[in-house]
Amino acid sequence: MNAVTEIELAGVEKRYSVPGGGAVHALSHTDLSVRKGEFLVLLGPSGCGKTTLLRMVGGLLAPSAGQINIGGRSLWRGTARDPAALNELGMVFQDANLFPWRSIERNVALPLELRRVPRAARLDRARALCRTVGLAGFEKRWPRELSGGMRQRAAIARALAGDPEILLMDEPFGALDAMTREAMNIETQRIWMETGKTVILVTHSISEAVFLADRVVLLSPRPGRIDSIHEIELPRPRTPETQTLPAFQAHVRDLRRRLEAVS
Ligand SMILES: Nc1ncnc2c1ncn2[C@@H]1O[C@H](COP(=O)(O)OP(=O)(O)OP(=O)(O)O)[C@@H](O)[C@H]1O
Repeated sequence: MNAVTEIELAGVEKRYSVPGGGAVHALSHTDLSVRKGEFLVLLGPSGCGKTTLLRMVGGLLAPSAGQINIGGRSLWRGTARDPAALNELGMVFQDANLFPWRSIERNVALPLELRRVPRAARLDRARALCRTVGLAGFEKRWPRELSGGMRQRAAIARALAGDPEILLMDEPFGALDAMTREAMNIETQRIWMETGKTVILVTHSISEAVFLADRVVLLSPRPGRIDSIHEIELPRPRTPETQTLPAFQAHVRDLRRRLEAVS
C-alpha cells in the first residue's frame, strides 16, 4: 500500500521585500511530500529558510509562489487560508508563550475556548492532554511554577488541544539545557508514537535530528533550498543507547560533512 501524503509542497518560494526596495530570496522553488504519521526534521545553517518554510506550512506566512496542500486541501488562496486545513495544524515555538495569569490546564484549553467548546469538556480534554505530555499533577499550577522543559510540555499539549493531524515544532528545545533537551527528545518521540501525528521539527542540532527523524531534510542557504534528504532507518523507540550505535554515528558524520559543505 502506498503511504498517504499528508503535506505536499509544490514549487513553493518565498521572497521577503526589504524596506527601501529589493527582496530577500529566503526559499527557492521547493517540492516536498511528507507522509501521514512521518517524523520529518528540517536541519540547516542559520538563514537557510527553515523557519520560513515551517511558517508557510503553518499558515502564518503566505508563500510568494507555489502550492501547499494539507490533507489534500490547498492551505493558501493568495493570502487567505483554508480554515479546514488550518484546523489540522498545531504549532510549538522555542518559547512556550504561556499566559502567566492562566493555570496550566487553562493554557492548554485555550484553543478549545476560542472554538467555544463548553468549559467542562475543554477542561477534561486539557487534563487528558496534561497526562499525555507527562504533566499529570501540574494541571492547576501557574506557568512560573514549572521548569522550562515542563513549560514546553504544556506548549505541546496546547498545540494538540484541537486534535490536529500535524504538529509543527520550531526549535522547541533550543532554549533548554542539554540534559532536559535529551529528556524532551525522548518524550517527543513517545508522544509522537502514542498519538500518530505527522511532525515537522526544525533544529540546528545534528544529533537531535538523527535521534528523532524518519527523514532529515537538509537545507542550504542563499537562497534557501533543499540540499539533500536523509532516511534514518534506526529502530524505534530510540533510547539514549541508540546514540552509541555505529549507524547513528554514521548518520551524524554524514550530516555534519554535508552541513559543513553547504554552510
Ligand atoms: N521578515 C523578514 N524580512 C526580511 N528577510 C527575512 C525575514 N525573515 C527572514 N528573513 C531572511 O530570510 C532568510 C531565511 O530566514 P529563516 O529565519 O527562515 O532562516 P532559518 O534557517 O530559520 O534561520 P535560523 O536557523 O537562524 O533561525 C534569511 O536570510 C533571513 O534573514
